[in-house]
Amino acid sequence: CHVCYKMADLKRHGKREEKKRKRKPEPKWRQEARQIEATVAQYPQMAPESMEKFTDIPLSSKTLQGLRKNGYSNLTDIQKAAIPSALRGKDILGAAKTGSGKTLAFLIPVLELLWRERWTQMDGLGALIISPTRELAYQTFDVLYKIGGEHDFSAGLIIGGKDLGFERARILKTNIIICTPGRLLQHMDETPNFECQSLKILVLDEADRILDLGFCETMRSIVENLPSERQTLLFSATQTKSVKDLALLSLSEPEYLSVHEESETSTPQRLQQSYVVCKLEEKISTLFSFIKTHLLVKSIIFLSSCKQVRFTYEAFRRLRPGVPLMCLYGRQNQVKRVAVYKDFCQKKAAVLLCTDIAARGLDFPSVHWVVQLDCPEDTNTYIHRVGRTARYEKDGHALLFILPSEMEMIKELVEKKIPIEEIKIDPKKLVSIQGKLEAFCAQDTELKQLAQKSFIRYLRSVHLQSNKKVFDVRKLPTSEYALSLGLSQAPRIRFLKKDTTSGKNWDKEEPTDTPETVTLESSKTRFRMASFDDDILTVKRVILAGTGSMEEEATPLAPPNPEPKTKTKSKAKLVRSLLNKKLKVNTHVKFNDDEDDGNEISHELRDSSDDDEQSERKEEGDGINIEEAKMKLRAQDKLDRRNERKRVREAHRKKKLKNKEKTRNEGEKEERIMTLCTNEESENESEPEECKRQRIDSSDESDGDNICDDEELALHLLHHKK
Ligand SMILES: Nc1ncnc2c1ncn2[C@@H]1O[C@H](COP(=O)(O)OP(=O)(O)OP(=O)(O)O)[C@@H](O)[C@H]1O
Repeated sequence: CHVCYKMADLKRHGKREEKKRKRKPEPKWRQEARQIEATVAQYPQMAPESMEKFTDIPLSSKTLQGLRKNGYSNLTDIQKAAIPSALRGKDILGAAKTGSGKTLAFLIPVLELLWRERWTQMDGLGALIISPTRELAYQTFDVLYKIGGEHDFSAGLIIGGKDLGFERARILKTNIIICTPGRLLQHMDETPNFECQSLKILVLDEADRILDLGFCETMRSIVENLPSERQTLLFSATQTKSVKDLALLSLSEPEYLSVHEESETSTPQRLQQSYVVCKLEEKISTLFSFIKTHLLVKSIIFLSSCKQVRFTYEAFRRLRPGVPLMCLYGRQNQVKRVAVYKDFCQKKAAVLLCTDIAARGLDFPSVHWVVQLDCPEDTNTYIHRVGRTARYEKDGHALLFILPSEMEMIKELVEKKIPIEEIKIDPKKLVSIQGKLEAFCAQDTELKQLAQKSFIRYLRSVHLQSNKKVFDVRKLPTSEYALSLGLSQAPRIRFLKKDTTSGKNWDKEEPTDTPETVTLESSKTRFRMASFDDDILTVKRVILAGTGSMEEEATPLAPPNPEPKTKTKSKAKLVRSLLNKKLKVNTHVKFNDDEDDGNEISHELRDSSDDDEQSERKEEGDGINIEEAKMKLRAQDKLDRRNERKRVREAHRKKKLKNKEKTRNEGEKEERIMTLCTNEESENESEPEECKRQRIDSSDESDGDNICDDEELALHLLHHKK
């Protein structure tokens, strides 16, 4: 029948269609849509307790492939806790110890979210990851590049120090931006068409740092440009819970995931931590001794300021410790910063001197030692610094140098569940580098200036610390510290003089700290001189303060008749004295890095005599000759004293001449008054007022004293008129 015919027709048609389908593969987009659907359907069943591997989490095959390729298979605690919640779209405050894998804990949800949304280049910015430092942003970008390689998203690194135009051209096509706050805001302000309204997820790595005072205002402006409908993830080893900090992010019912809160310690289990009580003036030599005895390992040394890092690096470089030395600090130029970062990553044994820019997040492989030469500002900074070692199931050691006046910090560390033990340094292994630093400073003006700046910046950093229980700049032995850096005199510390909050004069309180009274004998430490050519420290001779065994060491370095400290020199006076010394003024001192040099110190200028240059060149070739450098230093002192005497004599002579001239002028003035008085009537009539004024004015040109004379004269005349 007609109906049966139709049914048979339909059947035939259906079979034909099925055959066709079997022959033609399903389009990619449809496969992906089915995969997304199936993956998302598993989200409600995720149970962190039963998860051990990445494959236990419903993730895209692209992400799993990226993880497998890079050797990631087992989940860490924070990954177990954070990834499922983040996949479900929750806002998260994630806290876990340093080196415990927080980076993957936020990168995986970022990739998965954009994958779920089937994000393409045309969709613009989908994810924003903010890091406090360029190095950390760079590192995160590197990890994203590795594990996200199978996805088709575009990612961009937006950090300072690069051409803004270069970034501008790419930023508009970028799906995932990894950036530092300042640079991002700059693009938000200056890049036309930079649009963030499509953003789906915001991540703050080292969130407590990004939300603290330093970045707070920048973050506020950034967040104003972001859509309020978004997911937000915050991670740090020292997470903030402060409602005030978090308010600006307007989180929606955030989950606080602190996986190590119950742990006995707040630092990694396999980290051995110790501290050594060390006098300020012994720090630099002790550090050098430490480096000399750890030549085959990788160490990171933290100092308070860029200037200290630069000085220590330059000084140690000249001492050739026998291990590659590197330095990393904020004011270094960007190319150099990246080069140092990469170089240190690759080295098996090296020493990296750095500021706190390297304290957070950086994952240098196989760091054996973290040394904190300067006390961290707080326990959180301590935790991040030591976290550069003992990362992800590795061992590590941390050593904190602490001044006797900073012992309160140890108490605070213990309260924060940080297991730390005191150790003593074997005095036999200590070597003094003070003599060598003095010699370097004597022959190298740039190094001397660096030492001065380093000295000032250290004191300033202590002065600015808010924890006054730990940091008290007044307790520091400044003169001894200056000597230990190779300086014969402690530079002037203006910011302390200006500090009137206490109402006390610090200089008066600490008379022993004035440079005039300091000699090398003031250092009571029994340091040893050692040959640095040997791998193991070999004691050659002992300097005992005050024994006279090395007389030249004990010679006072300060000039015998220094000017009183309170006497300030005017600029003109300074220039005059420089000219007297026949020094080259306005010498341009050039450093490698693009750093501001501050104004605290008047530049001491190099005597550019040929002899000096020759001997310097000779020393460069043969290594440093301490005796010769000291002789040079003494000769320079002598010359300075002679010039000073000459200057004083000259000043006396000028003063005498001036006095003589004054008495002569007074005589002349009397005469002039007499003349004016007698001609008073006639002059008043014949000469207009203007001319009279002119005559008085014209005398102004002669010199300053005459102004007074003329005033006197005018008064006299008025008096006479009456
Ligand atoms: N699941 C994992 N399996 C193996 N290695 C991992 C895993 N997760 C992370 N790692 C490795 O552990 C190291 C530390 O990871 P990461 O840098 O993410 O730590 P972090 O918690 O962010 O540390 P910090 O608090 O210092 O920033 C890295 O070298 C990383 O490759």
